[in-house]
Amino acid sequence: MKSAVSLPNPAAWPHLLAMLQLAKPRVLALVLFCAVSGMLLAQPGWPSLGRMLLASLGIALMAAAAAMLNCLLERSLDARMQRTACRATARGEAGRGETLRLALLLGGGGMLLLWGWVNALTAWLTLASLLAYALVYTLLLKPRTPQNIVIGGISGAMPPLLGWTAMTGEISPHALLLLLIIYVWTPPHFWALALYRRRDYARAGLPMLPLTHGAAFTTLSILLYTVLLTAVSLLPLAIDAVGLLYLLAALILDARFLFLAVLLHRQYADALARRTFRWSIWYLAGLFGAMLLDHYCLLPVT
Ligand code: HEM
Ligand SMILES: CC(C)=CCC/C(C)=C/CC/C(C)=C/COP(=O)(O)OP(=O)(O)O
Repeated sequence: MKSAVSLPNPAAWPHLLAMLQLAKPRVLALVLFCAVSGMLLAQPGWPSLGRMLLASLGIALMAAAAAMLNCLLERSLDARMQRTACRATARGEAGRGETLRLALLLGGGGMLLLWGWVNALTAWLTLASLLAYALVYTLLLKPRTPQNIVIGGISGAMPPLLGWTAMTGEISPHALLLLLIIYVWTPPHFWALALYRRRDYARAGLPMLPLTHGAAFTTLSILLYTVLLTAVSLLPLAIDAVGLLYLLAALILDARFLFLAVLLHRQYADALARRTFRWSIWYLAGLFGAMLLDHYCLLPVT
C-alpha cells in the first residue's frame, strides 16, 4: 500500500542541501541569535514563547531569502572566487528561475508570518533589511565603493532591532544601541576577511578596501573601528542596561579584539587576519550572550 505522506526522493537530497547552503546558514545562525537576543532584552522576564518562535521564523526566512538573492545576483562573481565558487548558483546547479522562486517563497512566507502574527512594523523593517542587503548592498554598493560595507552594514545590523520591535511594536533607544554595536563591529569583521581573501576579490574585480587602499590603510581602519567598538560596547553600562557580568565579558572580549587589531596593524600576516575574522564572530556571540546572562541575573556595577 502506498503511504499517504511521501518523503522527497533521496536522489534529490544533495540538491536540496546545496539550495539550503545558499541561505548562508552559519551567518544566519548568528543573525538569528542577535534577533532572539533583541527579543529577550526587550522586556523584563520572559516573552511569549509562541510570539518568539513566529518572529524568529519570520526573520530567519527573510534573511535566508536575502542571502539567496545575493547568491543569485552574484553568481558570475562568485564563480571567480575560490571561497564562493562551490555555491550551487555559481556552479550552475541552481537555475535562476528555481533560486528566484525559492527566495520569493521563503521571503514571502516570512513577510506573511511577520505581518499576520507579529506586527506590521517588524514586517516592514525586515523587508527593508532584505532589500538593503539583496539590492542596495549587492547591486549598487559592493561593485562600486570600498565603503560598501560601512554603508551596507546597516542591513546586517538590523536583527536585534527586529527582535525588539517584534516583542514591543516600537523602536527604543536601547534597541538602537544594539544595532549600533553590530554596525560598528561590521567593518573589522569584514575587512579582516577581505585582507586574507584579497586575491579572490581581485579576481572578481571588486573594489574592497585592501585592494583600493592597501593593507596598511585597511589594518589601520580595522584598529580605529575596533577602538570605536570598544567604546560603543561599553555604552549599555552608561544607560544602566547591564551590570558587572557584562562589564567583565565586554572588557575581555574587547581586549582580545584590540590586541589582534594592534598586532595585525604592526605586522600583517594572512593567518593573523584570519584569526581576527574568527574572533570577530566569537566576539559578537559573546557580547550578546553576556548581555542575556546579565539580563536574567543582573549584578549592578557599584
Ligand atoms: C554588510 C555586512 C557583512 C559583510 C559584508 C559580511 C561578510 C562576510 C563574509 C564575506 C563572510 C564569509 C566568510 C567565509 O566564507 O569564510 C562572512 C562570514 C560570517 N559572517 Fe559576516 N558579514 C557581514 C555581516 C554579518 C553579520 C551582521 C553577521 C551576524 C550577525 C555575520 C556573521 C557571520 C558569520 C557567523 C560568518 C561565518 C560563516 C562561516 O563560518 O561560514 N556577518 N561574513
Ligand atoms: C532580512 C534580514 C534580517 C537580512 C539580514 C541581512 C544580513 C544578515 C546581512 C549580512 C550581510 C552579509 C552576510 C554579507 C555577506 O557579504 P557578501 O554578501 O558580500 O558575502 P559573499 O561574498 O559571501 O556573498
